[in-house]
Amino acid sequence: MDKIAGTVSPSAAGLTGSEAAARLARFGPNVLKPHRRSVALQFLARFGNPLVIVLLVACAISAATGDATSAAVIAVMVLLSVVLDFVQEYRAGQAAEQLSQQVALNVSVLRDGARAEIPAEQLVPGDVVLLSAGDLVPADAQVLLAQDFFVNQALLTGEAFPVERHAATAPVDVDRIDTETDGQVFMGSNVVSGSAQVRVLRTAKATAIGRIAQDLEKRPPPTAFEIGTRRFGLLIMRLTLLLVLFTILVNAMFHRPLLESFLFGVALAVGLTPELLPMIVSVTLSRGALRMARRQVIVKRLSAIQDMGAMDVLCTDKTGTLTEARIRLEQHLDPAGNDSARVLRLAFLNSANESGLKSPLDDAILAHGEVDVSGWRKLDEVPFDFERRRVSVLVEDATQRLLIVKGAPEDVLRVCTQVEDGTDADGSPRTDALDDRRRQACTSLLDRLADQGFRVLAVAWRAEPGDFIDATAADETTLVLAGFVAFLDPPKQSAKPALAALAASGVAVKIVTGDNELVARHVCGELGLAVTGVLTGAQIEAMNDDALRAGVASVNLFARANPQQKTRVLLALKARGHVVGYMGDGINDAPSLHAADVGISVESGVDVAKQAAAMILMRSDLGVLHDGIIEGRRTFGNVMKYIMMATSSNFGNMFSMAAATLFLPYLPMLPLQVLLNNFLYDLSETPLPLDNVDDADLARPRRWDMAFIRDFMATIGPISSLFDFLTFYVLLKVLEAGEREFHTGWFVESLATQVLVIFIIRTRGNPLKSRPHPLLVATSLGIVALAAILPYTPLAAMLGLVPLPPEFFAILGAMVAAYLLLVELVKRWFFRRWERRHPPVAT
Ligand SMILES: Nc1ncnc2c1ncn2[C@@H]1O[C@H](COP(=O)(O)OP(=O)(O)OP(=O)(O)O)[C@@H](O)[C@H]1O
Ligand SMILES: [Mg+2]
Repeated sequence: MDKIAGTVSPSAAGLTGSEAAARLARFGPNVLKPHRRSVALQFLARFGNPLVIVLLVACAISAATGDATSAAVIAVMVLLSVVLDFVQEYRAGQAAEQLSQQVALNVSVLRDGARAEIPAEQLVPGDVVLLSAGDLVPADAQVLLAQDFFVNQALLTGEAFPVERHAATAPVDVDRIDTETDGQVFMGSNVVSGSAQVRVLRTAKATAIGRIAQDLEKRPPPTAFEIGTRRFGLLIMRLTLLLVLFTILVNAMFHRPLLESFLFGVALAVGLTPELLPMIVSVTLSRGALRMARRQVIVKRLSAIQDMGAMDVLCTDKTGTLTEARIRLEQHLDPAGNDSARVLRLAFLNSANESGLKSPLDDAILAHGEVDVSGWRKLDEVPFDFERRRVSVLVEDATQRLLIVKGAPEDVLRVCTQVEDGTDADGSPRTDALDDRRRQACTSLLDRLADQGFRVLAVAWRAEPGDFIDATAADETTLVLAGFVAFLDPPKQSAKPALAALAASGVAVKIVTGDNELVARHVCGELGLAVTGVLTGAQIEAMNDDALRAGVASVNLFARANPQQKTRVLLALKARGHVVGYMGDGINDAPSLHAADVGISVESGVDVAKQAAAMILMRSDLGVLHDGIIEGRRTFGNVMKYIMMATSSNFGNMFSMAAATLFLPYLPMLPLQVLLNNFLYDLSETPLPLDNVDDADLARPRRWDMAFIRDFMATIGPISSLFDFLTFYVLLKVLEAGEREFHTGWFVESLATQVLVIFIIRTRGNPLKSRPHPLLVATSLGIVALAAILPYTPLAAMLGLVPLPPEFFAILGAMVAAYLLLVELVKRWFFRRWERRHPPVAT
């Protein structure tokens, strides 16, 4: 889509580069987001984490009570894990930041007397900015020159209809903000039509929107995934609290040393907390974003990747997303269906003179070829909007002044009362009343054209008196229908296979278009998409939200939908429990892009659409959509592995630990050992974001499911505990272990089972057939080996570990093998039962 920029010739000189740099230093960058903290501060902020604080308190208490070893070990562990976590997350953040820079908003400004494209972030007060239809207003500014310049200020005023803004006539008071006054435009609005030259008054936080909102990019409602992680966190927190209170109570009852019991409780809490979760999430997401960038998909909002994996319905508009948007004008017909050069000339006059965002239809008319419009002059226009679906221009030549209206046939015919019927000898049109018979004839002509796949616009006009100068939408009445222009808009090469791939992956595609039903049906036919039901904008309008929610399920084609209706369809689908994506490129798609779980736009889309979208396709190949979905499911899969580990094996271990305090005469493990155990376990899991995900897990939409996590926890967790108790028995009765042997034995066993079970849990299928990432294998085996040799190293004394008899290792090996086997068997049973009870729903 071309923007007509520069229609307003530069008059004001812009700033010089050096002046702009000086002002940038003084006013700061033009962003609403609070500026990122320095690296050092970001690092220090980690120590504000409650878990870290608890550990530091434990460290301080140990030190104060003379237990220097414990204090030192805790301190080292805290530091190591904070550093590890920080480095990974920081790198992930940097990578994501760099990617989103690629789609940062650019603006045209005058600098050093010439036109330049600069990032909107670098705008400073005093800059002269050139605006045209489709642009976002990048800062608060005074209008210097304007030509049919209409802006939508809905974000600021809630007013949905565009308002016209003229050049300011009086000097503007920089400190007074009034969005109602003419002569000014405000950050966060967008240009609907026309063009203007404006001078920046205020940037960043000083703007009207900056004062009311901390963040212009309205924080989208939390995604299903975010809600899921939050609920998961709460579940774990409750369990932790219960378990810790229980152990402290038991220890108090048995009159055990208070300090040690407290430290033990702390260690348990630390062991239970899935502290790696934020790191695992951000690293998987940023890796996903990088992989998608390689396929030319830029992710602006990282969490959208997960939504993409969970998405089961994709709504999309038609032109430019499913079709090439390289539209050709094929026919220009009078109302009787005969070829007419006059219709083409009128359409051309309208397209050439309208200053809104050029639609591909206008481009096609202008590209059609030689039309002589010399001698015509534009006087005014009524810009296009998606409610009227018409655009009018007021033009004149030496003999006449005409309001030429072009738009969707239904919407133009409605305001016509007459129809052209041939021409007189002098070439002027004869007109006749548009009676029922003639209307009927027009409708059947239109149906015939639509059936053949033609998109059609109607062209009409009205003669105006010589003093008529100010046209408004109210003047679009009693028009004379001149005829129709018909276009072909072939579907994208990549669209058909892409839609098939989406369907095969469990994503239903629905078309939500502003275009006519018959034309949309034709495109569906060409794309191999069977239409299962249709709703038109008028029908949607007549339904309340409940009716719409019931109605959208079987419908996959929504025609003649305006922007609000598009959004209502989307919200109705969301209300049915679907995770809904929306793909579109126009101003009319922006609200839906914002309301969707994943908004997807394309490089060629308008700024407003790109701003509202969470993801941008840099290449017009729809195949990458499917890649993105798979990427989303992969990140989800790896995060889920961590969660399943945390809730089953890890939780089982901590549970046995608490239970053991009931019958052991001493603590089951020293607090220090519990902490070390947990730290080593965490280390073994750090490569999880790299892990491969089974194809079976990539085949369906994946979404957060608390019931699944709870059931999985309740099934696998107890097996871990069962084996822990078996270990206790073997240690105490078979090996007749003392306190230190018991600690050591259990330290090694619990770490081995807890770490190695990842190879079972990471796949729903046979672990031998699903290949883990080599690094995950290395860390897991390495950590288990380390745990086994720790008791023989010089560190052993410090950690309270003692060498174990060789029989222990024989028994340990057998127990670990039996444990893994049992978990595998129970896992298979669990998934068989789960899938029987929760069959994948058809979309
Ligand atoms: N420049 C224009 N001049 C006249 N009429 C227009 C123009 N642009 C759009 N229309 C009319 O408005 C209707 C809706 O616009 P548009 O096709 O852009 O909506 P959409 O929802 O984005 O549809 P699509 O799925 O085709 O992208 C068009 O079908 C056409 O009839
Ligand atoms: Mg469109």
